[in-house]
Amino acid sequence: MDYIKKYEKWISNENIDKITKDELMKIKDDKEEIEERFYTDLSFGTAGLRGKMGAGTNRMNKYIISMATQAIAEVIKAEGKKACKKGVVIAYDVRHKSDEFAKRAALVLANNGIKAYLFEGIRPTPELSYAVRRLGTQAGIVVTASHNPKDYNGYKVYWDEGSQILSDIAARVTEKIDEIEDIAKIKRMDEDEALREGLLEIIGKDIDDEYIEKVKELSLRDEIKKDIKIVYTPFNGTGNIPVRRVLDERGFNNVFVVKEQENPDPNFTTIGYPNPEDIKTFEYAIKLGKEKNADLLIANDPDCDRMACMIKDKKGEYIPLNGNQTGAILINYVLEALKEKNEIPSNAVIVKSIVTGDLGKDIAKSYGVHTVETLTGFKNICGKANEFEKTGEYTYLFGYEESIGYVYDTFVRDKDGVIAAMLIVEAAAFYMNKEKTLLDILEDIYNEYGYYSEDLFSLVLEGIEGKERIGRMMENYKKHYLTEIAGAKLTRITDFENQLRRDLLNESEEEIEMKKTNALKFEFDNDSWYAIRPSGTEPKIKIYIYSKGKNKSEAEEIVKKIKENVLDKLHSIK
Ligand SMILES: O=P(O)(O)OC[C@H]1O[C@H](O)[C@H](O)[C@@H](O)[C@@H]1O
Repeated sequence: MDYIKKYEKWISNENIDKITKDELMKIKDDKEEIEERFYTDLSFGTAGLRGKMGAGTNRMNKYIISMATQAIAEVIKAEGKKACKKGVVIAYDVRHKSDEFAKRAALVLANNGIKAYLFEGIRPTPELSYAVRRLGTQAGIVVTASHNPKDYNGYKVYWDEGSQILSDIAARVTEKIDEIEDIAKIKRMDEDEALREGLLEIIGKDIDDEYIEKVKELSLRDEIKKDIKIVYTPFNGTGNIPVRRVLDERGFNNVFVVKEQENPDPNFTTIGYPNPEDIKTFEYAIKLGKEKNADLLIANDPDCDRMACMIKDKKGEYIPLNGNQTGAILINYVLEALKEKNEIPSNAVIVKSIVTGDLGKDIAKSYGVHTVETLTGFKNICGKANEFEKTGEYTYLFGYEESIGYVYDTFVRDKDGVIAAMLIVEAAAFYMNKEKTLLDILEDIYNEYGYYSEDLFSLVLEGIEGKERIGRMMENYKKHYLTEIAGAKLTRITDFENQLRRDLLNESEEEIEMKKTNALKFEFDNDSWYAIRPSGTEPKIKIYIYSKGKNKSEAEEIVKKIKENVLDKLHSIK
């Protein structure tokens, strides 16, 4: 069915409400807008469903929420009565309509005879992951668009092990979605009835308390001076209460919160794009940091699964750490502390993605810890935790990605901005006692393992036009690429979509074991590499460039050269 037909079907559907129809009528002469909203259906990407809010099949709205939830209910019902009884736990963030969507999902489940546990208010995404395991539910849902701009919302789905669903369950859900005839006809149970029937239970404090205790138990060193000055911003999101509580209960009392970004604000008025990967979002934190002479600035994204930080240098300026650097510092800190206590399991493993840098891996190796790589997405990283728990092959210690996601231990099976914030504060305080900042520690790491440089950037290309152009860029790169850069030769090309790795030195080709994904990686004979992939959460093509040099300038020079070339080429592909 083409997009105009789909549009007309919504307009003429008697089950679609007037407000939605009025919104659609306003665009009746705007073919482009109709196409954007109806040319495709939202599908499960890197982290569930995500899209702009509005009427349409390619938009997040109440009908799409009902549709996805009904499909999940069908999959759970197919698992049997026990699964229905185990139920589904639902959390939501501060975005427009998140609470309404979350309640809607709960009542759709209740109508299917599936018990829904609904958090009483906003909660961090990682707490939901914990709640799935703690309550022993069959599944979990978080209504959030994580770090996307304010006009987005999303729907993350978790399965019984507490991690986000992988392609197997996503395919079953999609199959059930396709069987739904009219998404506007999906029924919900009345809220009072659901409460009376025990099919809706509101949860909160007990889970909060237990989650906070578990986070605090991850502390590696408590006998340290805790007078470090911290500026914290939750980006008007869900981190405000748990992060402050953990720090406070751990005895870190010099925590100053950015006032303008403390309370929920679905418009993220003083931040704009609430992604702490973007240094611009630290503007208010830096200002407060200077006022208070803080040692460390920390930010979480609105659903508090990401964490980024900036460190005060000797001149009093704040220097950002990227995800690879923070990951390396945390791995170094965790392994050093565990080693001292003789607590590194003999088969310990850290897990990172194919586009995460190699520094963490080198550090792990020096402690005898193995590294496993997965495709992008914390569902894949924590999927390994589930797998290793069953096979016993490894003991999962730490998972991380360059996109500022980290988790230590396995009681949370997603990236956790609360755990990450606590650990980075603890590490900074510990090294401060030794008169070192985290910047000094990073320098020590570089001196020991070699200087790593990197540049991660993306080109935003929105809408259908953007999606098609990204497709052309990827196709072009499969055929035409740099074979030499700054004297270094291309040695390997990995095409993750065709699951092939080509070795250019001995002209051989091998199949790779990972699942298919649209990504390309190019490796050179001087330890530098770059990768390109379309984002699965935002309308972007993402480029990751890494190099290792004898010193900072050598490493940076290689990255600069690759970047120039890649940018030139991408801009030339129209
Ligand atoms: O690069 P993308 O597909 O946009 O994904 C970027 C990130 O999105 C979410 O935060 C996922 O949980 C991460 O695992 C992923 O790295």
